[in-house]
Amino acid sequence: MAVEFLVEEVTNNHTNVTKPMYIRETAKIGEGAFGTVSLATLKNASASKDERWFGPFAIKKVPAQTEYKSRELEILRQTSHPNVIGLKFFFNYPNNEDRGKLYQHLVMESLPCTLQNEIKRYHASKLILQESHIQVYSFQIARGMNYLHSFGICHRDIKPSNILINPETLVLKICDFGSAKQLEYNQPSVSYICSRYYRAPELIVGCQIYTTQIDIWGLGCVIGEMFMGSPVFQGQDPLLQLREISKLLGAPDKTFLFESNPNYNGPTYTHKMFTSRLNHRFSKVFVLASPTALDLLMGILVYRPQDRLKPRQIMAHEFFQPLRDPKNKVTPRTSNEPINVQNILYNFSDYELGVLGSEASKILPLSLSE
Ligand SMILES: Nc1ncnc2c1ncn2[C@@H]1O[C@H](COP(=O)(O)OP(=O)(O)OP(=O)(O)O)[C@@H](O)[C@H]1O
Repeated sequence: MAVEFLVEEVTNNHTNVTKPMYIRETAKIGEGAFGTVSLATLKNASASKDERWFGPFAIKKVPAQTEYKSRELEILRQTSHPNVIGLKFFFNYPNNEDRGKLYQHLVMESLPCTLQNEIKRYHASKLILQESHIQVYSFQIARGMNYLHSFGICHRDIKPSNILINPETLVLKICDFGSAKQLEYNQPSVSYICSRYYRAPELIVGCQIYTTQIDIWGLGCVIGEMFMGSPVFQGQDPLLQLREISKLLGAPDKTFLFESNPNYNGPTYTHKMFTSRLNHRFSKVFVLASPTALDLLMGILVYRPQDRLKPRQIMAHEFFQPLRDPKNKVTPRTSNEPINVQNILYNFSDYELGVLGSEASKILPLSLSE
C-alpha cells in the first residue's frame, strides 16, 4: 500500500523544530475506534536523493481537535520513559478518505507486536507464556505505571492490546494514551472509561472521584490473563461485569460501595456464589500460577482501590525476586540464546529512584542494591 506525501510542518518532539518532511506509509498495522495506525518511514524534505529514510515508526491518525488541545499529544509530549511509547514527531494533515478533514498524526516508535497477540499466540497452542516472561512483562508495566502515576497521569484504558512488546528483546511499552488524563486530587472525572473486561469495580458502580489505582486493577487483569490465556472477567454487559468479579472476590461490601458511589442503586450480587476461601478460589481460577504469582494477584485484584498494591509495591513483590538475580537469564521465544534482562528492567533514572524511595532496595537487583 506504499503511499508517499510531503508535509510542510512536521514538528520534532525532542528538538521542537518544525520542518517539511516526506512521509512514506507502508502498511496499516492497527485500527482503533477513532482512527488508524500505520507503519511509516520519514525523510527530511531538504535531504538529498540518496539520503536514507529513517524509521520504521508507527503513525496514529485521529481527527484533529478544533476546540480542545489533544490530551493524548499533551501527555505524550510530557512523558519520556523506557516503558511508555515514545513520540518522535507530530503534525496535522488532511485525510483524503474522510472528505479532507484534518487529522492529527502522532509519529511514535514502533514495536512488532501487542501483548494481546502474544497471549493469543500461546493460547492457540493451548499454552501460556513462560512464567519468566510474565515476570519481565508485568514488571515493566508496573514500572511504566510508577512513572505515569507519579505525575498523576492515569492511562484509563489498560488492556493487552494497549501494551506493545518486542518478543526478541522482551522490551515492553504502554501505548494508546487516547483515554489518558492527569487526575487532580478530589476532582471528578467520567466513570464511563476503560474497556469492559478491564474496568475497576469502582468505575462499574459509577465512581467519579477515582485515582490512578484504576490502572492497577487493569494490570491485575492483564497479569491474570497471561496466566489464563483469556480475559479473567468477561462480563456480558457493564453490570454483569461486576457479577464476574463477585464470583472470584465475593460481593462488594457496603463500605466499598459507599466510598465509590453513595448513590449506586444497581445490583450488588450479595447472594453467596461459593463456600471456598479466597486463596482457594484464586488457585482454582489461576490454575497455572505459582504461589507467589497468586499472592501478587490477591494483592492487586482487591475491591478498595486504596487497599490495592501500588506500582512500587508490585515491583518489590516476591514474584519478581528471580529477576533480581544477576545470574538469572531469560530466553525469548524467538531464539535459544538467553538474554540478560537486568539492563532493560533496572535502568532507573534518578527521578524514578526518588519516586521509589525506600522501596528501591527491595526492587533493585541484588548487586545494585547493596
Ligand atoms: N507504536 C506502535 N507500534 C506498533 N503498533 C502500534 C503502535 N501503536 C499502536 N499500534 C497498533 O495499533 C493498535 C491501535 O492503536 P491505539 O490503541 O493507539 O489506537 P486506538 O484508536 O486508541 O485503538 P482502540 O480504540 O482499539 O483503543 C494497537 O492495538 C496496536 O496493534
